[in-house]
Amino acid sequence: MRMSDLGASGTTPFVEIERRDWAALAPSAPMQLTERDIERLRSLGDPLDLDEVAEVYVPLSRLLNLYVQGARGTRRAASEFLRHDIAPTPFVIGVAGSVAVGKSTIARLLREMLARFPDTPQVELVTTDGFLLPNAELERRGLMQRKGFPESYDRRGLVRFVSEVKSGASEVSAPVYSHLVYDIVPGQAVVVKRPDILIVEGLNVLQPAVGGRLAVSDLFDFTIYVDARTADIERWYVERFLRLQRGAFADPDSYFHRYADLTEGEAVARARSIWAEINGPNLEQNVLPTRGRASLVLRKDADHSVSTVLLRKL
Ligand SMILES: Nc1ncnc2c1ncn2[C@@H]1O[C@H](COP(=O)(O)OP(=O)(O)O)[C@@H](O)[C@H]1O
Ligand SMILES: CC(C)(COP(=O)(O)O)[C@@H](O)C(=O)NCCC(=O)O
Repeated sequence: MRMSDLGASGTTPFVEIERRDWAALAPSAPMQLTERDIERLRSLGDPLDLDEVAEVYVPLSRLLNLYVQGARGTRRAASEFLRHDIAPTPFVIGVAGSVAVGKSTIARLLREMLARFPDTPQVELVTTDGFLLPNAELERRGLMQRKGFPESYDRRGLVRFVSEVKSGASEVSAPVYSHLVYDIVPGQAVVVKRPDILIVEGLNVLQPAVGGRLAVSDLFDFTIYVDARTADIERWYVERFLRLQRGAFADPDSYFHRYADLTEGEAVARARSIWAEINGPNLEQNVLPTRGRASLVLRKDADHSVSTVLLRKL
């Protein structure tokens, strides 16, 4: 297999693995997912199929399982050294990347695949949008046009949540966000009960700490950055907006219901302007700069297929 360094040899912390070489890493793994599972897991407009799962995500889930086993081995060795049993805590995986890059499909798929390994049957998934400040608070702080920017989150709450999970707490809950109503759902929570693995998915999970405090990225055991060309991501965003406009926006409860009757041209213009004002600048200023902090980067082509995997050297 050919593995080349990124850039000038020796100057990057990643090894770059082309799709063909990556796909060959798990040729004989039994494929337990069916077409129907994939339909259930993929987000609106995501073309994920069985081939993509077999060639990209089967090897990825096997690699992640090795890292989980590695962490358990380290814990056992440290326990022997200390002559004191260190209690196991969930292995925490962060999944980062732009709005509309397809993080949620990947996170849901990994959850399903990792739970099929006999040593990690309990896998939970939490998305960081639950830690967005409620709209009323965003309005008070003048941040309604900054949704998804680091300052639009209850960052302390998110760090507290992951810290508690990583401390081995038996039950930790997180708030829930609704894309439909575009706000936090009062009174609703997801409860995480000491799983084998916790996946935390969100735009900003790789952000470094501010002012010497702890960041959620300090608590991850492994992180994945989902990467693609900005022009492709913007197109995916606009295409998804059009699909939503024909579907979810028709619901009177949808925050975007007022866009339900736009012509296609008007809807494209609206989506482009939301991209230009919010999601594009956030990608450029906050999300993309964190890519180099990931343990692994999945680089997607214009059709969402992964073309290259970058894995941090050990
Ligand atoms: N306005 C909306 N109404 C309903 N669902 C939405 C809306 N915007 C995004 N979604 C859904 O929310 C999920 C997360 O989207 P997003 O944060 O853009 O991340 P990604 O595309 O990387 O998964 C996706 O499944 C998407 O289809
Ligand atoms: C909810 C989001 C901030 C994503 O949050 P995440 O789960 O990545 O923390 C984003 O999908 C969003 O709604 N952005 C605001 C601009 C827009 O409507 O596209």
